[in-house]
Amino acid sequence: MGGERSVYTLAEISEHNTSKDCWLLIDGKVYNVTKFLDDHPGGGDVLLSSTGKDATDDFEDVGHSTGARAMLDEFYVGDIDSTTIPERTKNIPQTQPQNNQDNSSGFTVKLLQFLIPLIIFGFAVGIRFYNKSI
Ligand code: HEM
Repeated sequence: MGGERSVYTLAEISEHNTSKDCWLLIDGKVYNVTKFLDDHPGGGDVLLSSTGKDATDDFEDVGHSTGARAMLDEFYVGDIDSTTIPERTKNIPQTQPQNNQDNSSGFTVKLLQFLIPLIIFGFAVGIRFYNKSI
């Protein structure tokens, strides 16, 4: 090959964040996946949501096959300017409700799980004694 190696800053890479022009940063390498958006088995939207940041973790978390990894070469356009390498950011699904910060409801459930059978047992014994005494 021997073509020129382009080096891009994170800001430059981040500008390519649309369905008409989409670049990804994976393992310090820059990939132009615009033509792949429609063909990506995981959909174009996930690729677009990984633009403008280090998409390495997003790419790795999916457990892409070696076939998928081999495809990377096809889209390679250059490297990131190492002084602008961002922190890796993951696509973390927001499953944790923000307002559920105390653990007290979990404790109440456990307490009830313990107390309710005890109360039922207490009633049964009580009724038995009551029946005997009359
Ligand atoms: C240039 C980068 C990428 C290439 C060449 C690529 C290629 C592929 C290929 C070939 C598959 C099919 C399964 C496999 O062979 O592993 C796949 C699946 C998938 N990819 Fe990617 N991918 C890229 C980037 C990403 C990124 C950044 C994400 C996440 C944000 C992602 C999310 C997924 C998901 C969720 C699937 C699973 C789809 C399914 O099985 O329903 N991919 N990708």
